[in-house]
Amino acid sequence: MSTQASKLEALMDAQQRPAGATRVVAITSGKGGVGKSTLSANIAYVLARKGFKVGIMDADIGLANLDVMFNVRAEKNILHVLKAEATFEEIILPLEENLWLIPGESGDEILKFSDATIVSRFIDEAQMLENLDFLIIDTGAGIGDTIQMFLKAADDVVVVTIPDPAAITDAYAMVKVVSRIKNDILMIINQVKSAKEGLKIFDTIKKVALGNIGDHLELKLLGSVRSDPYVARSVKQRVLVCKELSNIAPAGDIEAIAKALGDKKEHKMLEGQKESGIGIFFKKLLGQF
Ligand SMILES: Nc1ncnc2c1ncn2[C@@H]1O[C@H](COP(=O)(O)OP(=O)(O)OP(=O)(O)O)[C@@H](O)[C@H]1O
Repeated sequence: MSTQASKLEALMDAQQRPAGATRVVAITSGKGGVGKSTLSANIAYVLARKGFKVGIMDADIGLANLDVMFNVRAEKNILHVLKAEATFEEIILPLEENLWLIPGESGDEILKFSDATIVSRFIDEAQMLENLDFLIIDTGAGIGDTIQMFLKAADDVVVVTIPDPAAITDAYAMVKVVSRIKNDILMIINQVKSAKEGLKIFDTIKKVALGNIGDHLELKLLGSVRSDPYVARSVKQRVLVCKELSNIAPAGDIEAIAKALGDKKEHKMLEGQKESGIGIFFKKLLGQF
């Protein structure tokens, strides 16, 4: 059996879980270039290393695509599955133990497919993904309609920003838009000098948000990630910071963020709360729910 096939079996043969066990986490930002893809890839890697089954999907076809970041070549993507030109089994790329890349497309292209028959066949196809514990989605930046569809369909929305004033303004605008569709929003402040700086920036955003948006909003800091030139170098060299440079400060910060996400999922399970799961996620995304 080929390695690709055996690694996919590891996903499909996972104890048949009830539908709805997958937590879908959308990682987004108001402004581009703040580290969304870097954080998505590393958080997914750490969760997988902790033993969760993790899928990572790119809905942001920018410069640093996830396939480039993971140094794999995606021949076909989710659009081919929507067009019935490929199956999920054919497009999914095993990356590491417990970690699979689901090559995406620009969100606009994906959302063109809302026909009920197509969606229903696609959801059947997506069945094998129900065995994932997490689906991490790297969305595009900005408050466009397509990105909002992804955020609405996800269980968790994480807004990433950096200390730059323009990025903070855009992150706030993003939080305001997301607050119309979600009461809970998580934030990561990336490229900070210290955790203290991250907390200060978050407090400023939170104060303005609570004053202008209202108390229904639960805005929480998922964590801050310190800046380190090795992170940018690692992206160029196509290595994951949390795998190859685990002793640098940002790697530790990302570990803490992944742990918080893992703990959150386990708490929800203990409380008996179901995630929405892959089927419902795609139905919501494609306008069928
Ligand atoms: N903590 C950090 N310290 C230093 N550099 C970082 C850090 N996080 C990200 N970077 C660098 O910032 C740049 C932008 O990161 P990335 O491509 O992940 O951003 P993005 O938000 O996904 O961008 P886009 O909107 O273009 O998709 C990259 O060169 C990356 O290596």
